[in-house]
Amino acid sequence: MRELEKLLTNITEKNKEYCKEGKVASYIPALARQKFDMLGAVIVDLDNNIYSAGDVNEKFTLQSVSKIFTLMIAIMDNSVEEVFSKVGMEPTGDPFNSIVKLETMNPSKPLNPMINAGAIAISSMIKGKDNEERYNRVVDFIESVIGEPVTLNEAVYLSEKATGDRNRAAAYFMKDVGVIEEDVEEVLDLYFKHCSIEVDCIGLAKLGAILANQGICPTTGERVVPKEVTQLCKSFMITCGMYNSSGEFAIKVGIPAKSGVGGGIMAVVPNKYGIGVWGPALDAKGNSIAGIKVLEDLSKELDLSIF
Ligand SMILES: NC(=O)CC[C@H](N)C(=O)O
Repeated sequence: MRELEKLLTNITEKNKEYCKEGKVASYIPALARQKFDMLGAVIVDLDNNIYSAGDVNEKFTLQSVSKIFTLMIAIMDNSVEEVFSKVGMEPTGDPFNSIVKLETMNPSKPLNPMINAGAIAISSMIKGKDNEERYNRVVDFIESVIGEPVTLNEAVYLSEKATGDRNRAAAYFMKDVGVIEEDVEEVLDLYFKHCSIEVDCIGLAKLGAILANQGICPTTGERVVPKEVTQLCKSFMITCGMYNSSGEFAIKVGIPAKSGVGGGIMAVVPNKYGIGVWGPALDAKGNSIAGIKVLEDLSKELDLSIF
């Protein structure tokens, strides 16, 4: 077995026991049906070599990892200036779904595009003649990198749409203060949908690899996003990608990463690797409990911290 795959397998097997210490997300009822004791990890290097370990063929919803791709698209559709006239660039120290700082910010805007409120505002800036076209643009972007079709997890999408009242509250507030200019329910629908796109660990690692490769897709050799946009995304991943665990994660792992409550973490080692990890059992802050352990060990073993 190749050395890197052997290491990844050992690390994944060793950390699987941490799944027991976490819980699958249940505030989106359909996510509560996931099995908790699953763990997969994939590394893709810039020559498109794939190293896999554990449950790598299982599909899971992107959830908040999708916030990176919608941010990229919104910036490419508008401009950095326009996007950040509506959304801030600072970490919050609050949970991902918190709305507490929305009203107190002056001017009133969500603190960053990685928290739910910020990502909903970002969704409102994706261009398209209707929601179907906007959603398809997000899907096309992801498929062009992964190289195969992705599907919507309809049950998760409908479940969040039916229960996502805190996100709804944030969105209506943002409409009132002019951060969102579009129809609120349409914007939320797009947000719930892009959170419910399904990938596996291999797809997640390939998506990370475009960030590691400064915007060029290692599979096709094509530039999919400008270098500056990937730099901006990686900065957000380090400062806010793991929500109110971002500081600890930066210290212990030191790799830009974005988590989602589906259990996925997309990590990026600049100029080296895209990494996709999935373990649906989450810690109290909504990050994959065993997934973090895998990244911590990988970073130590391979000296991957960017700092
Ligand atoms: N942290 C997450 O993955 C949150 C995404 C989820 N769709 C929500 O809005 O709550």
